[in-house]
Amino acid sequence: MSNLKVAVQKSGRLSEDSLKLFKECGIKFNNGAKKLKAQSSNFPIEFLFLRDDDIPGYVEDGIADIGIVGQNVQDEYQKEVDVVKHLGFSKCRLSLAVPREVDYSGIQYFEGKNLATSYPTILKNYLKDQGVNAEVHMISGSVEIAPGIGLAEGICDIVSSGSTLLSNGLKEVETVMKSEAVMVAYKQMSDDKKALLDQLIFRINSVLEGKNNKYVLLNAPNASLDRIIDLLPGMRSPTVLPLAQEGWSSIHSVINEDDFWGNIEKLREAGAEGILVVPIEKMIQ
Ligand SMILES: Nc1ncnc2c1ncn2[C@@H]1O[C@H](COP(=O)(O)OP(=O)(O)OP(=O)(O)O)[C@@H](O)[C@H]1O
Ligand SMILES: O=P(O)(O)OC[C@H]1O[C@H](OP(=O)(O)OP(=O)(O)O)[C@H](O)[C@@H]1O
Ligand SMILES: [Mg+2]
Repeated sequence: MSNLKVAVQKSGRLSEDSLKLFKECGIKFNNGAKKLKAQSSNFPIEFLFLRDDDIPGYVEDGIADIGIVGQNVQDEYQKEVDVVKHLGFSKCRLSLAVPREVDYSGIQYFEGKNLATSYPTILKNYLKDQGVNAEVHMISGSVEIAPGIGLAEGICDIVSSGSTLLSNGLKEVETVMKSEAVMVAYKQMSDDKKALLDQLIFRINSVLEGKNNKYVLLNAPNASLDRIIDLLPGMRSPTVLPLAQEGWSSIHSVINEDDFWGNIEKLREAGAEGILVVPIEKMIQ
């Protein structure tokens, strides 16, 4: 029987959320300390715990059937794999930064300058598109130290909160790309494995859809029902149940979280009260 081999980062920024996603999909496994392989007990999946930089290559060669990496790592190594799902976690950007005191006037500032990065391919392509000639030096970590030790005049590295740049006396000046975790897949997967991947993606979609939506319960006078139903159309239509108090109903529906905040004032104006918003664990349309 087929067993889907999944490459996930051993330890780092992607590890926890990658494993959490499989657990939320109902896939059980025991990743004891220092174990570099783990078999699920209830789904034909085997986990391989690897350095994230190696994952696209393993998936290109079919050593792993699928893997989870940052879009930035996939774009840097440009391996022949299919990006099958954007996963919505490990959101960050790859940015150019310079010492805080630099009077930055625009991308031409970098003409003829030295830049340090762990993402030389992405950076060189970006500079070429911008028509800038600069010297790109590859360093594999602690990139933010480079300007302070005279190694480079600017850097291109991952930024999320910006606190690492701030602590190292740097400021972000250009966004080169936005990134999030993606699932990549081997291009020549067997039909059996493709069927397993489809099952897995179905589960992932139901988990991600659940996270993006909320279950809303509220009370409203019957005279407001039509307006409130318009504001909360739900999956097919909302559930409307009579309250014990004459002339009032309870309305249950599902709404995208952003739409909920956008509509909250309108719901209250329409007479809604006692509004409860409840998380959804899985959602299948
Ligand atoms: N501060 C951050 N916030 C959000 N996502 C991040 C952050 N830093 C990195 N990432 C994302 O997580 C991925 C892994 O980052 P991490 O720092 O764990 O990599 P690493 O040090 O290269 O790990 P490894 O030891 O596996 O090679 C990055 O490629 C990026 O997509
Ligand atoms: O904008 P911030 O929120 O400060 O995040 C950015 C930092 O996060 C990552 O490093 P990480 O902390 O994962 O350590 P690493 O250098 O060991 O990969 C990245 O390489 C940046 O240095
Ligand atoms: Mg790495």
